Amino acid sequence: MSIRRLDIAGFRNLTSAQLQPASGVNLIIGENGAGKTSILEAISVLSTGRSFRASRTPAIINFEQDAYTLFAEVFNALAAHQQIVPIGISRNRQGEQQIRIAGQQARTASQLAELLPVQTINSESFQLLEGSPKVRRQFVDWGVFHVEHVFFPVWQAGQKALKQRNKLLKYGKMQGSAQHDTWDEALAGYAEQIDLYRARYVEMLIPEFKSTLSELAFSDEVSLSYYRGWDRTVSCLDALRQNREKDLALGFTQSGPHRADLKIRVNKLPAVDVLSRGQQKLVVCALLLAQGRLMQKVTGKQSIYLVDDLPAELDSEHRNYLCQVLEEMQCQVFITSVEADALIQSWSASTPMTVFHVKHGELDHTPGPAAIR
Ligand SMILES: Nc1ncnc2c1ncn2[C@@H]1O[C@H](COP(=O)(O)OP(=O)(O)OP(=O)(O)O)[C@@H](O)[C@H]1O
Repeated sequence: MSIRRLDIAGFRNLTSAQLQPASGVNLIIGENGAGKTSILEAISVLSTGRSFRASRTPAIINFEQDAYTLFAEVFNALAAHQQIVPIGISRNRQGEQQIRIAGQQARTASQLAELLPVQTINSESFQLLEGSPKVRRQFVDWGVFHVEHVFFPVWQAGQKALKQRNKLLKYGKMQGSAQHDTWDEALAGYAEQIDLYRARYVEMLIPEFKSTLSELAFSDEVSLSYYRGWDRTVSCLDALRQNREKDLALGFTQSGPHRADLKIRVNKLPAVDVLSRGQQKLVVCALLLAQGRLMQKVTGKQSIYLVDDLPAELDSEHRNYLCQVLEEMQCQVFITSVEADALIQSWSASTPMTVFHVKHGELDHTPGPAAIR
């Protein structure tokens, strides 16, 4: 998958910007506050329907405008027909949203995600190590979503069952053990399936992660282990039954796939407590790159990588290793930086590259965007 054309309107300080990105590396260069991250953010919104840095739409819509509109032509090398798929998303200040894929109205952002898998490496990515289990569950689920097509409907049904069970618990509406049994069985049925997909995925991810980490010249042993969200010696149904009184007292479900986690450890300790900031960045990069590699192996689909401020926390040697891994994956990459020179040297001459200069929300078209190689 790669973006052949990107139009951004009314998004942050980008009132109107058009890009024709290279299939390989796209460097987005500009001073602080120029609009570099906003370009990455726009691509991320096109992929997920959500921003990676704002929870509220008004923050994203240009202050002077009523709506933002994002449009892209996505090249899908795997499609037998219609290899270029136009996609678009717009949202106004009233919160009304429109998503279009290949000329048709789409109902959910998950349809965008399937077509445009995007991984973001930025300061938020550290949350994979220092954030709550929810962040790591989302990370695992992103991977499972892209390699197991049947996962998403099961996950959605599991979420719905959990929500309803919690609602009954919270408002004291669980009427007797027969109703409790019904909800336990419903949730446990989905839970076992979700667990199976996640466990199988993490098993495939571990070797990919280890080899990526060593390619990034990271020598310490980092272990990944999957915790499914309830005691591994019992079924989910038994765990729900065992916790029934506690759940009733607390008003929410304590065990289940919504408590799953991916434990990331060094010397049996949480990696975040042991590693330096630069080492943490390498581990986070290895996780995100490993996911892209695994998806490529299993489905043939390539992820697009958004890297905000690549030089941050990485010395030049490790930066070069990261670029080498991305180069070998032959995927499309968008990288922001305040200056271009050091970054250009990190890629081999054969990699297709375009440099975009951004200034006050405007893309410099003199001479760029130009393929400099
Ligand atoms: N809704 C909005 N409308 C207009 N401008 C906005 C809006 N939201 C943010 N901005 C401005 O857009 C600019 C672009 O921010 P962005 O984060 O993309 O810059 P950047 O080039 O990545 O900077 P840095 O190098 O400092 O990270 C900032 O000056 C910010 O104040």
